[in-house]
Amino acid sequence: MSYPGYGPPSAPALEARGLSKTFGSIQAVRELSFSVQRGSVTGFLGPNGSGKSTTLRMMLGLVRPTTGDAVVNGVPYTSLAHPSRVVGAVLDAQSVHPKRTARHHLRLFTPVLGLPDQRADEVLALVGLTEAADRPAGQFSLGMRQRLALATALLGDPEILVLDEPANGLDPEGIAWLRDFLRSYARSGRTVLVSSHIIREVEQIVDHLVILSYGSLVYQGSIDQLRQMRPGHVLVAASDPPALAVALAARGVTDTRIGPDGRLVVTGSSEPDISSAAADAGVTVFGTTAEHIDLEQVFLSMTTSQYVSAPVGPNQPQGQWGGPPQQYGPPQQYGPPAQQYGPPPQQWGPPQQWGPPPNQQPPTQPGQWNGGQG
Ligand SMILES: Nc1ncnc2c1ncn2[C@@H]1O[C@H](COP(=O)(O)OP(=O)(O)OP(=O)(O)O)[C@@H](O)[C@H]1O
Repeated sequence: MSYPGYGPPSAPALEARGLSKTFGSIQAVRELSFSVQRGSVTGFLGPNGSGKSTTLRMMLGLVRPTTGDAVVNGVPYTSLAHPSRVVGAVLDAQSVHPKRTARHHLRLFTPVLGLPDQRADEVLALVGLTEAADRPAGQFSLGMRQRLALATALLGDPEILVLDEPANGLDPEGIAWLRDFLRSYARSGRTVLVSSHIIREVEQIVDHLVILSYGSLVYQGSIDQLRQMRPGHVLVAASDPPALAVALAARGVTDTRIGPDGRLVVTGSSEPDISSAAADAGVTVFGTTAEHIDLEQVFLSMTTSQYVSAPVGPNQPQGQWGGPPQQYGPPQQYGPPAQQYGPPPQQWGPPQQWGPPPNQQPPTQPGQWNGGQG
């Protein structure tokens, strides 16, 4: 596939290079470097307030970085000859006039993008909203508004999709639809960056992850690498668990312990290998249960939530029970930024501006775990 005018084809689809953003005393994003490989569906994850939206806005030229820069296909966004054909973005699925029909809403954009009006109907069909084309968006459910926002991003048939919390408000059927849609989009060689604060929401959708905590990168790499970093266990009901542990150790599997129910908990081995070791040692295996790693737990252990509520209880002065009293509760930067109020006219569809890229920093290596700093 060639990308005439879009920079070298070997370049990542999207790249953040030492991005930082400070709002007054709030450091929303800190020295953030990561890349999104072409053809991937990459999850951009972090708790509320960890800096995801700010980063996406910086990548799309809607917020000027304090330091660092971001590139699309190796070049600044402003250098793209046809930006709407390169990047389609949904940064706020709610920014639709409630009285406008879905078709009318989309037809506001088609002339701006130099597209025929019928493109509006094509993208409505792509997201399954044909039946709702003439209904006012104000009557739409949250999930339907998400689909309409996605339709808007698809207008220019872009090679890169950037979606901020697209699964928000979707029911399980909607999430399954989104998963199939985005995965087939990526199979055609295109690229998807999708943010979420809930790893379970995107676990089945993404193949790569970039995880933020307090504006800093804590992980980037494949979802499989992340699973392997915290392998699951196999619980083994055996006639002689200690003997089985010795047999496994002889095969190099040393991470074993007897669980509270007497079963042997084995980490780093497969059920067939355990059965084979047991057979060689003359130990009878009554049953095995594989316990797969819960990515939600891994995600929570890597990240620190910025918005935590104080414990609630009748007539309890703060600090006498529950969590730690002083530092508990929202940090100083809590509260919606002023910029989020009022109409967000240009937050989705093709970005309109791009800040200058002053600094460059090498990207963090794939699969890197930054130890939860930040
Ligand atoms: N325009 C702004 N002015 C001041 N502070 C801002 C502004 N935009 C974002 N912030 C602050 O920057 C921090 C990161 O916010 P951001 O919206 O990027 O996080 P997020 O990870 O997208 O959160 P969420 O999942 O809740 O959408 C927050 O503390 C937020 O209050």
